[in-house]
Amino acid sequence: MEKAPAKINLSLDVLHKREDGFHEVEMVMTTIDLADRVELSYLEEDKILLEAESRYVPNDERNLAYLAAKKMKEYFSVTGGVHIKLTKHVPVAAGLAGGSSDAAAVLRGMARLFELDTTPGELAQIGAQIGSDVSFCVHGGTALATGRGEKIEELPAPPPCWVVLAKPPIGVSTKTIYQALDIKEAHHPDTEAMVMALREEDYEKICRHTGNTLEGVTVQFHPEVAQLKEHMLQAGADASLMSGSGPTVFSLVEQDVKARRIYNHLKGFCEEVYMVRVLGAKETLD
Ligand SMILES: C[C@](O)(CO)[C@H](O)COP(=O)(O)OP(=O)(O)OC[C@H]1O[C@@H](n2ccc(N)nc2=O)[C@H](O)[C@@H]1O
Ligand SMILES: Nc1ncnc2c1ncn2[C@@H]1O[C@H](COP(=O)(O)OP(=O)(O)OP(=O)(O)O)[C@@H](O)[C@H]1O
Repeated sequence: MEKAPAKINLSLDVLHKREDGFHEVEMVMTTIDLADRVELSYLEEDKILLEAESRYVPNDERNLAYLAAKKMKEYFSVTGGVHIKLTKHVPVAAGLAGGSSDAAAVLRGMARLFELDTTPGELAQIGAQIGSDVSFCVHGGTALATGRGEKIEELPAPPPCWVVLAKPPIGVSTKTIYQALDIKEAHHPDTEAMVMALREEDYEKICRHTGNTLEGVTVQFHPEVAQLKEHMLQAGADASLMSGSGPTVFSLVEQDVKARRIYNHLKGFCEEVYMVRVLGAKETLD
């Protein structure tokens, strides 16, 4: 069984648009204890069989988990089939990289199942062909991601804390948000300060430097994102931010009692609320 944890962006800065249509980014990401389950087993027949226990995701090549298995079969000339059982817990199209993490879990799982001679670095390269967030998900832990998100530099985990997440009942298209972004007008977080804060294990400094260039864009389409953020801050969150291209908003909270209070407060007007721990360290994927 492979765990496929969700990620949050502690900071996300968009630098400029590239010639290939993607944007150059600087993101600090960390994994959280909210994960899908990915179970892999051999199939006699030479095919990929995906069983996704969720009505929100497809069972065919459109599923990033299926695509990951296809890429692995091609790249390593694997003969023999694979059965993938995917149990979704991470909300879909939420800014939490659920699909990317499933794909990464399949890359790791196939390497293990077929005893392939590979490295996390090589798997991350294969992952980059599937999506910009897949490389980070292959490594897990906490990292600075640059390029279009595929260049990964490991960072220390944040100090232990709670993460309270609220996902409004809407899906957001990452492409639409990037397309609507006005880089000059947008807010840009201080990535270097965030990296330093992690290295210094300074929780308050981490909270102070959270920021997401895409947040203002998503808020224009979905004002409820700003409302959720405001509710979290009013209820006592140490920091509150939209993750990825949204629409999920999360809080960082040190004290148990406060985290519980924010969770209960949010539950009053949002169906999907989660209270989990930040994972942040690499070994948590095993
Ligand atoms: C918003 C984030 O999730 C933050 O972690 C990522 O930047 C997006 O990662 P992702 O969902 O894996 O994105 P992809 O599937 O690679 O790309 C979806 C679309 O988002 C836009 N995109 C994505 C990443 C990037 N660095 N620049 C972009 O402009 C492109 O229009 C692309 O067609
Ligand atoms: N295994 C999967 N799990 C979730 N969504 C998937 C999966 N495979 C394909 N998809 C499709 O990908 C789209 C985005 O899914 P996902 O949940 O990864 O978004 P996200 O959390 O916004 O990711 P990111 O933060 O990387 O932008 C959805 O439209 C969904 O149908």
